[in-house]
Amino acid sequence: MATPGGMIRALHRGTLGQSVVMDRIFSGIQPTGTPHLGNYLGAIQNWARLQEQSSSVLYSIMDMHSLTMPKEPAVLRRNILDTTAAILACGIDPKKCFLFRQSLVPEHAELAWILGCLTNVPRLLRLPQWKMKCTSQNNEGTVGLLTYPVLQAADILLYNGQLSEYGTILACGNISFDRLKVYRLWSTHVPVGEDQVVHLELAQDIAQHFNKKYGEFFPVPKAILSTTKKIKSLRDPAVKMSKSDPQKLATVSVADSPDEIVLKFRKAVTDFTSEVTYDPVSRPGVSNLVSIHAAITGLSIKEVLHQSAGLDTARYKMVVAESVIQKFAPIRNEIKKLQEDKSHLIKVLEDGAEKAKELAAPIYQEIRRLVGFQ
Ligand SMILES: Nc1ncnc2c1ncn2[C@@H]1O[C@H](COP(=O)(O)OC(=O)[C@@H](N)Cc2c[nH]c3ccccc23)[C@@H](O)[C@H]1O
Repeated sequence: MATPGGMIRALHRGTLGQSVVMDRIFSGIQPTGTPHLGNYLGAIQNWARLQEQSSSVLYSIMDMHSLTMPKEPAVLRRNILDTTAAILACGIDPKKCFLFRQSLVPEHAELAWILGCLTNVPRLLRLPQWKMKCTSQNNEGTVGLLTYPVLQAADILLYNGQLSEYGTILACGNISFDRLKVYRLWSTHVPVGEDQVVHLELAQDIAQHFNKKYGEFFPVPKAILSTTKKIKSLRDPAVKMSKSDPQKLATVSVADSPDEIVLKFRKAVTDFTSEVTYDPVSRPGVSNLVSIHAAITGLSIKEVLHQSAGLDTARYKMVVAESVIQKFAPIRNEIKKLQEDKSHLIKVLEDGAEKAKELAAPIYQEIRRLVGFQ
């Protein structure tokens, strides 16, 4: 059922009474410059699909998160625009979603403070992200690095909540008709890769903790995972593909040239068996290539294996490289074009932020009231 505010999924009886449940999609990416193949297959490809299916969709360039790792201001500024150009070039359409820069909506930081006061430090100290990145900063991780997942919970929960009246319905009792208040409930679904699932679990726990303390308000947000939820490094299939990998051949960027893509796949670590099979546990390297091939071409693993029967891994690497080159060629050209029009990129992010603020404002007002600020 379509409404001006979104798509009604169901009528739901909660503690407040009858609610109209509307699904919303929210996700984000750190502005590290140009996204890589893991970002693309684990998240962005899903974002593009979801913007076609859902009527309330928000994607954010997470610039505040980016500050948790030291960065020059000029680099951050450039990365925000490069990431935006890449996201648009990958098919994210500001007419179908709100694409915005996180720091332009200050309610993210304000809500993070409130949620931080509900989160205990040992829970944050146990998160893998803290352990890993703190080690890389000589065990001198900052408060921002530690509380980053709380900010992520705020990002998600700011667009997720039970609002006051949506309207009334006529309900039929045993002997009479009654007018019942109906509430509007935004339920957020978050398309992410596997590495973000622990952060989503924290957001779920914080939502439940808030509801216990202040009354039922946040529906529990849910993750949406793609089939390629974890693309591995091309140099070490035991770890995920990551922008910060010091091995330059480990990560394929959506803006890489055909030559760079061929080189990276040619050097991809596999094993001593030349046949192409799919067995992620005992043959992680070649299985990673098969996953990439299937996700890029839209074929199933079975179809991909059928097509590559008889090829040895060296030749198969070039087949996969070619499929990635084909997919990324138009994206690469579009990135270059978009990067030339900085004012357009800035405007997209500002317009998106205005619209995101409108959605966040009533939810944040209600949160302020619930915690006693009003
Ligand atoms: N190798 C990989 N294989 C599969 N998927 C991968 C791979 N590497 C990255 N991803 C996914 O890409 C998205 C953006 O990654 P970030 O590291 O910027 O993603 C991050 O650093 C987040 N903390 C940004 C964020 C901040 N607030 C949010 C609220 C909702 C969702 C996301 C966010 C993510 O979906 C990530 O899972």
